[in-house]
Amino acid sequence: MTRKTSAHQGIAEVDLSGHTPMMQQYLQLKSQHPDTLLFYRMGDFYELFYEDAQKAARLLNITLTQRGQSAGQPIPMAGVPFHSVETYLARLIKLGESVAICEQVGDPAASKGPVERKVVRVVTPGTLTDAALLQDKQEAVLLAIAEGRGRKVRYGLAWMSLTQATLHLAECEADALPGWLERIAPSETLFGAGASETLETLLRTRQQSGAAAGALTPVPAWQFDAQLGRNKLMDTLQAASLQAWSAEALPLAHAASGALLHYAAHTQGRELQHLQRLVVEREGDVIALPATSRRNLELVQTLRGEASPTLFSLLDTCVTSMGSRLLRHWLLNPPRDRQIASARLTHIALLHAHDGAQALWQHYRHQLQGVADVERIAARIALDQARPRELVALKHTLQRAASLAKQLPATAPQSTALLQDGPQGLAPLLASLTPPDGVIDLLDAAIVPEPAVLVRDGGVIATGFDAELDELRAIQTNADDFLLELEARERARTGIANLKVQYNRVHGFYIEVTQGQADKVPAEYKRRQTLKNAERFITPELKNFEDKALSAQERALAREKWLYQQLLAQLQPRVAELMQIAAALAELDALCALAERAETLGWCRPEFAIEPCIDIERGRHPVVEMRLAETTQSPFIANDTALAGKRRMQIITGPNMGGKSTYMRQVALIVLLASMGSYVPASRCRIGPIDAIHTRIGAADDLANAQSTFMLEMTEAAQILHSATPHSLVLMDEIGRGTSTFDGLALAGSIATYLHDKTQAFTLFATHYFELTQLPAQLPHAVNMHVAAVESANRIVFLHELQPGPASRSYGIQVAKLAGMPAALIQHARATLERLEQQDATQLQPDLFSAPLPTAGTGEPPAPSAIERALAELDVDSLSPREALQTLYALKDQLNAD
Ligand SMILES: Nc1ncnc2c1ncn2[C@@H]1O[C@H](COP(=O)(O)OP(=O)(O)OP(=O)(O)O)[C@@H](O)[C@H]1O
Repeated sequence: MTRKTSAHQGIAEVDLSGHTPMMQQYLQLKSQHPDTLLFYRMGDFYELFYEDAQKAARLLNITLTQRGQSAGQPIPMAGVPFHSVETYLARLIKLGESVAICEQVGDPAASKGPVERKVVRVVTPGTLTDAALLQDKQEAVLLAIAEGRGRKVRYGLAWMSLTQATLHLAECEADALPGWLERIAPSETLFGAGASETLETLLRTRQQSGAAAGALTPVPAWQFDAQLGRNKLMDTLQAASLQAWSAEALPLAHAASGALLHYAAHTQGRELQHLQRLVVEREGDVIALPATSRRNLELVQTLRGEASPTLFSLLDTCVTSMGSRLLRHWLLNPPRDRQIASARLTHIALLHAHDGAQALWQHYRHQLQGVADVERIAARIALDQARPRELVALKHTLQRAASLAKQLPATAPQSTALLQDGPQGLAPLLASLTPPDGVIDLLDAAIVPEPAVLVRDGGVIATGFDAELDELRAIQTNADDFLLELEARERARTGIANLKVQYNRVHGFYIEVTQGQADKVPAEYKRRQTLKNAERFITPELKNFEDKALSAQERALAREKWLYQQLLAQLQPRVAELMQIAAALAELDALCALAERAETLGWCRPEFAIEPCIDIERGRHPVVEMRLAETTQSPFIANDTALAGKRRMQIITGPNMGGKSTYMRQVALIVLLASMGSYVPASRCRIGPIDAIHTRIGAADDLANAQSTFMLEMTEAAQILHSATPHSLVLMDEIGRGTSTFDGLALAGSIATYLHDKTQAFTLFATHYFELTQLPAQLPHAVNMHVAAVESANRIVFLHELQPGPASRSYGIQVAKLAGMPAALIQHARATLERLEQQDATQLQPDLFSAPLPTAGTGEPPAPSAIERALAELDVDSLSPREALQTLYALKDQLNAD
């Protein structure tokens, strides 16, 4: 996945002597892209040579062949057909490879030697723009990391998706970098060749651990220059300073931007013209969702790595990919600023208004059905890569947007008021859907309704758009009449009734006569080709016509290509406006999805409080609830949660399968949903400030990292203890399970005490250690809760209801029975349990955790030992060397005697 040098680091010296002219051309191009697979266009194939061929054959499972010899050596070769290149590209990109696409750009007829070729773009994992290579619902993000070299190491980050118009900047301390990497989840990361070992190790460890770290690409260190980066940003944004975006005084982020923009331009073969906005992100902007929390809460991926059922798969009923991508972003980047969430909640409330027949969200969603991915099309226009059919789709979508912009459907009177202009109303959002002037008309006039896939096939530009093109096309149309007329004339003249005038790509125009009639042809017929049953001829008149027709066709194609380029150039200044429409469409779609979910699933609007609290009435786990509804008839049991300043910790006990994990996760999901600005699965919900959601749940063996389950458990817990604050929500599920009972119990108790006394985070602490239910007696802000279960006739019934107080017993054996353990084994276990229970349960100290946590520098030091006292009293300076030695022997004897 990692390349040793950058693809554009420099041109390696190559020895071309003895090579054929074509291989000389290839080797020269390859020397400019030493670490990238070079797809060299030859006719209908992209060919790879030498090591590239061997690598591609291995990765793509394609045949490795040989192409003659060059410089006395056979040339290994492998190729892929041009029409299916995207499938192969997609596979290589997935494997973290990059590909340089080299096209024929010269005119074969006019070239002496090999046709001129050029690398037109480089496809890398972080710079994808092709619709076919990108995932609909996910961005490919390119990140550059600049490393500061001060006494305290700091990092500058710049990242963007090339299909968007926003570049994000941030600077952070070394210990915050992993958190940023998790949040950004780049598809490709650029770092300076010669970066510190710490940075390289961090990046490579993340990659090896399978954390969605993407490809790593070292680029030359000189590209990370703050001044260069700042100038590049100002050039790209056409601004005299970065003040407007509050992006001055960020030298490290500027340095990262420099490398990022350089690399992006290199891969696209042109500068990024569609970049319009800088967003400076700061650590405290969003609620921290560490990778463990994203995984444990199954936000966008299940624990098994599947896309569904997850919170996102439940939420995402968007009808456009733009909406889905935005919704995913909202979910993974919940703002700490409650105003953003409040504004979204107000929008959702407005979308619930009915206009009689249907809710507003239904009305808008109907209109959004089938709209194109304007964001990606606009980016591709800016990069000169938009295809004809994309432009037609853009036209239809702009027409739809124009009609949406004018629609404020008749609604209930009180809602109509809310729809009017105002920061919270829907009117500004709808107004921003107004298409840029003239773009629809231009597209309508320029492109036929159903154009060919590629411009070079012709049939793209509409009749009436360009007089010259119309004229060239007329020659071709008239040609058909001429050929029919010629055929009739020649049949009459020669008396050959089945004579045909025809055309093929290889031989051009010809007159075909069957073998039996061939001796009847006039003298001026010149033989062009002999087939088994027929002869093909050309006449001076037909040759003349052929020259005219073919040149008209070629000229028409060239003209269409040129006109298409002109059209893209005309659209390019409008890209900023198109991006804004894309953003408004995405927002409307995402809001409609949240409005729909809230209504369909019976969710309520959360409230935000200034004081610390998590107050939930009848909360539910949305994904488990959905699964229960689909698979069984049993309803989901709602539970309340009441956490506040003086009640910060719940110690949750109860049987396995009782619903502890479900309850804890549901609290986290409700907090997250509220913070992103969504309604929540509860009947009432009030939430104070939250800065992070930390989870320590389950323990899958991390074999890749060679960490034991217990080590991983402790590492994750330590991270939480270090980073959680009184505004964090912490979920601890059965901590301490991975070691012996006493070790585990001691650690679990100490962790709970630390979270209560020091961290003071809102903590949900599920455990099977009964001993821990004694903690609330000593920890004033902790309470016992348990999930209820009842046993009848040796059968256990889970009530899934959270009740105050500790669980009375554990029901482990009953659960094992439910799981289908052999009856004899269950009996044996029951007998063993009884025996254990009869043994002195008091062997465990009842007040195991009653001692306060020892704190560095405070608390009573233990009394000094006799030896320590003797040493303290000794006046070393007054001793002779002999006395010193004797004293030492005496102390040692005393120690042995003790
Ligand atoms: N509130 C609820 N209403 C209905 N069913 C529930 C509820 N909570 C949990 N369940 C059901 O019980 C199953 C087990 O729940 P969960 O995994 O939360 O139990 P647990 O107490 O954490 O178990 P363990 O201690 O073994 O981890 C869930 O998969 C779900 O089907």
